Amino acid sequence: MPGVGAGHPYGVHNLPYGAVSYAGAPRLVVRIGDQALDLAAACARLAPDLAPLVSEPVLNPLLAAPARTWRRLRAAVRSWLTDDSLRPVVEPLLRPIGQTHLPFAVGDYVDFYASEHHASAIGRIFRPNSPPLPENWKHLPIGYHGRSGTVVVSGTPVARPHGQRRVGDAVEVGPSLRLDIEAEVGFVLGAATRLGEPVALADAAEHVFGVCLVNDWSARDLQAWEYVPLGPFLGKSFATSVSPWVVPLDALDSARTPPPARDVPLASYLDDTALPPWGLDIALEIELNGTVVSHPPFPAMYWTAAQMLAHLTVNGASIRPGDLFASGTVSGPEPDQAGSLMELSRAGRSPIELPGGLTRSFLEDGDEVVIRGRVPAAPGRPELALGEVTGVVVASPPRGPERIQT
Ligand SMILES: O=C(O)/C=C/C(=O)CC(=O)CC(=O)O
Ligand SMILES: [Ca+2]
Ligand SMILES: [Mg+2]
Repeated sequence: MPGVGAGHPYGVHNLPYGAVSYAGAPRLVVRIGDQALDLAAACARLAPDLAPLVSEPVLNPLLAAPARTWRRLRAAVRSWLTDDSLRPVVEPLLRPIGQTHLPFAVGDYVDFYASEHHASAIGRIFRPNSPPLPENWKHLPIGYHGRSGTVVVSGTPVARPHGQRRVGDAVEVGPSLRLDIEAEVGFVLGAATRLGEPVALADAAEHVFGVCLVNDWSARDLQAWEYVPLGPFLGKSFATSVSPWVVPLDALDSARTPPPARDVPLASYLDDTALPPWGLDIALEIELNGTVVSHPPFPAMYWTAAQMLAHLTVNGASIRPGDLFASGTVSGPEPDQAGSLMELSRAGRSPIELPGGLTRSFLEDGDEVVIRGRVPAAPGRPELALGEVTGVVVASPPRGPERIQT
């Protein structure tokens, strides 16, 4: 395509899916460079049998199809964009990228906890008198079911949540005073399974359609008080932001990399030693009010997406097209590689320094967070962009605070 060279991070090696609108209703598109190809219009002309899968403004009908259909559509789009003889047909279907929308109706949403660095750092903060990692951590990828209805697309303002927190010997109700972020990678699922049918590790690629970026906004004061013993609840369910582009899993083939060495023998349903690697060479970046404050490395994640999916379904739980699971906070071993402000500010003990003498431990109203992701260029591999997930914190309507003495 004109202006989109082979090295462009949104070149034909990428081709992420999204939903965009101009004046009217959203439409499903594939991004090429800084333009969007209208999928329904392109399929109507060039692959009519695929048109019903892309005629809605969400990916769910396509996600319901088997993975071989996803691959067929991707190969077709790629050929349309590279075959010079099709230019007169394809070029009129390209438009600038308009307003982006959530490109899939989210089914069930699960958040994992797959970074050893994050889990041990936050374990030390929340449970200073216990070992940093729980004893089950290296035997299974820990996760919890989140609230799919509050998954929002990048750019949606995030209202500061209200809730209960423990303050000394009292319980207070009011706006969160410790609003945080979690930089994560999300996996969008398709090709439904039936109840009682686990997804084997080796079949994970038949169900993982693609990848997006996730910001799991987290109210640490609410979380610390409520999470015992059932895990995160209202401290995380008020909003979860996702990037607008779903990058097909196949686009990440060249980003595959072995995960870290495993420290304990794994149950056979999680043992990936004989399988192609599922680690992904994705580099994240967290920007707070215009300053980059962290570089979380996804290859450092202990558990892979395939292991998370195998675990998610080992009990026979079925998956539906549009289900989403997130990796958990991506944190590396270095202080400037943490995926949350809680870690970066050491729970408020060493605030993050921003230009102009400003500091932040947790988010204030008006703060903007941008999480970016990319597969860096490597020999024989052009850079691949995953885009960004952004959000601005807005004040919640005045209420409280209320104090209850215990
Ligand atoms: O250690 C805990 O009690 C909870 C940690 C989290 O914040 C849970 C979470 O969202 C998982 C993650 O993002 O890694
Ligand atoms: Ca999380
Ligand atoms: Mg959340």
